Amino acid sequence: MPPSLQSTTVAEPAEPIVASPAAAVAPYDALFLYSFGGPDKPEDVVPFLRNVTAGKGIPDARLEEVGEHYYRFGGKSPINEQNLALKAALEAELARRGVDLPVVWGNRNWAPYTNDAVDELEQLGARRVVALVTSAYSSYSGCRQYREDLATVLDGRGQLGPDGSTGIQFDKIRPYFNHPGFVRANVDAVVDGYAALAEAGGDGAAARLVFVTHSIPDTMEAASAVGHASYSEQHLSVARLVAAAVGERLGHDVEWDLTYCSRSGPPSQPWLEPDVNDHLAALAAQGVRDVVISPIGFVSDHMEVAYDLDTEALATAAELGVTAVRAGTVGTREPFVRGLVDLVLERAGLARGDDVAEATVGDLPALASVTAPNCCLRRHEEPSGIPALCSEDMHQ
Ligand SMILES: CC1=C(CCC(=O)O)c2cc3nc(cc4[nH]c(cc5[nH]c(cc1n2)c(C)c5CCC(=O)O)c(CCC(=O)O)c4C)C(CCC(=O)O)=C3C
Ligand SMILES: [Fe+2]
Repeated sequence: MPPSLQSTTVAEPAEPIVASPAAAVAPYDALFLYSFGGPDKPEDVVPFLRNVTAGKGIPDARLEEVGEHYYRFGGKSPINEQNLALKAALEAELARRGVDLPVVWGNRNWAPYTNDAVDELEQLGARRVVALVTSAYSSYSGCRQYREDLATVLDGRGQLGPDGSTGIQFDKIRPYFNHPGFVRANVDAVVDGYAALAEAGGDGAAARLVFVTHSIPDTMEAASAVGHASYSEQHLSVARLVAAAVGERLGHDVEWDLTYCSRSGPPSQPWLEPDVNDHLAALAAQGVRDVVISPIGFVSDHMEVAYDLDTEALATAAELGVTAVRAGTVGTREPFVRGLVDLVLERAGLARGDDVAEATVGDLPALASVTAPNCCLRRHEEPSGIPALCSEDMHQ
């Protein structure tokens, strides 16, 4: 892949002026921080993996292997604490802007579950809720699966009407990979990564910037491209922008590649490639000696980052004699958190029918927050039969 020649700068996200805090988030009564979940202790690991993989055909050998990743870290994923930190950061940013909006956290695969979050939202008396999913890019795993889970949970509570109406109405914030706050926070994290590389004795000017995201099956990639750029194209757009902005900050060209981690299906099933470890070997064979790894596909340093990158990919680099550092994820970096609150206000404006400018950076438009009916299926043209909220064919 050629080095990016794009010279677009990624500006500091603009600070919106909140004239009337209450009006700024109307019609919403609460913000639902909706995540993946992870085990808190060793006894949680197997039941968590069962929740994640129910009916997905992941080989037992892969499950045992992934279980080992968690046991190596004491049976505890860092993801839950990271979501609590993000929740606190969102609350602080909302408060700083004078916006009164409670934040409720829930997960698809572990406690507090989606159902627990809906209980809490009911206790708050919430009637209309804006959901923020902790995936920046759209695909089945990062978008539709959350919307299906929410519909299924509401159905299980007898709160999903035949016309798609729900007890509490949920709207979703659009996939935010191309929001200025997310991109800016990644640029900052990568610039810090280059500083860490220099401290480790690496040569930043010669270093390759290796972006990483979660691999998905080719079939899921194809299905992610209904009416908009695909999952991998979304990443390429962000990678190009981040590399160009980092190059400007560092004052030299930055060569980069997009790679993938954490594939899990049977070997016969094609998934997005190259795998980050294979790519490090290919780079070493070309004579690359220094690498900065940037996990642009993930929003926090959860287990896929802690194991697949910090444990496995960094060991691969060491074996190859490559000096490598792993740049941070956006986590609770200020531009990211501010950007998320901007997105909450943007979604509220859209819900009110205001004329809203949807901020983006790069060559892709803002994705819709209400998706086309068959957007992001698990497989192309194979409707699951499971209703998914926040879609044009549903009530909202
Ligand atoms: C695109 C994507 C993201 C990125 C977007 C985002 O960040 O949300 C993501 C995030 C995550 N994936 C996670 C964990 C797992 N994902 C699995 C399995 C799978 N992920 C897939 C895709 C994605 N996953 C897919 C296509 C599968 C195959 C099964 C299926 O078709 O659904 C499995 C099963 C075992 C295995 O196969 O590895 C586990 C344990 C955790 C929690 C980490 C922690 O505990 O800290 C997080 C945040
Ligand atoms: Fe995953």
